[in-house]
Amino acid sequence: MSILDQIIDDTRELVATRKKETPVQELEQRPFYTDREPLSLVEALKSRGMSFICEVKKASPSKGVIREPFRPAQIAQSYVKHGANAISVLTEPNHFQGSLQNLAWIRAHVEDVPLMRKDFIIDPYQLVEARAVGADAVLLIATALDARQLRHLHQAATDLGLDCLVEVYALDDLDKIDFDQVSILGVNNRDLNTFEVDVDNSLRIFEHVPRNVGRVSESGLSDPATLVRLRQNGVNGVLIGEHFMRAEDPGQALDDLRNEAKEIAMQQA
Ligand SMILES: O=P(O)(O)OC[C@@H](O)[C@@H](O)c1c[nH]c2ccccc12
Repeated sequence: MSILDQIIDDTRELVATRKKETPVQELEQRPFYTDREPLSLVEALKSRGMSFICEVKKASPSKGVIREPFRPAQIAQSYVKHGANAISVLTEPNHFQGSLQNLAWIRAHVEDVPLMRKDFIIDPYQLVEARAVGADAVLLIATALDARQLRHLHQAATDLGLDCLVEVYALDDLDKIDFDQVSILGVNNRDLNTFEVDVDNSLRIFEHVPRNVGRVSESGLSDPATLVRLRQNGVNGVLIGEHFMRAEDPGQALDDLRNEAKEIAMQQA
């Protein structure tokens, strides 16, 4: 069984348990659900230069624990201070040591930068959970869903006011996507089975994506020259976790990377 299949199986079990513990009706009464309007991830990715979606992630299946001690609110505040366009928060507990509490905690400290729930979304219940802890957007992994599920979950998210970043890995994942519906597409540079990273994978796939769709390149990014190349090829945003998580001050690392990329772009102009 592939790691993705394993995570999806675990998630299915987890969702079943959660549904029993906390019914939807209860989630719908949480203050973030009733009193807060979600921010737009789509808008956050429309800046003229490269947009940065900065990730808060303690561990991953490929790398084990990446950051210890792990202080989610402090990390997020540092990202905000240094101009992150959006923040991605891992909430998957078994393989990434994430939690919904982490997202709620970050929301309590970050008001006006969009937060994306990064998890393995397979059930509309998880979208309500996302709203209830103060998320503005969710990741939908096309590789883990069929076309019907993807369309359904995307619509349910939209109805709740949540933007979706739809993630693909391979060219044939695009067959599942209705581009009248999907406005931001992420390509994961990391093969979830072999964990190998290939940045050119995202560029190849974006060639087949309509021009009006926002493009995000995800995973394995840390080299400023690569960011410049991605931007020159029409990529609007990057999703970066590990590189920032390994830095003492993640926001400072964002600043440094952005400045190094600017410098390279200027030298080339
Ligand atoms: O830490 P990295 O290599 O910068 O990658 C971040 C992000 O792209 C990665 O965490 C990710 C991309 N898609 C996912 C789906 C599920 C879990 C995690 C991910």
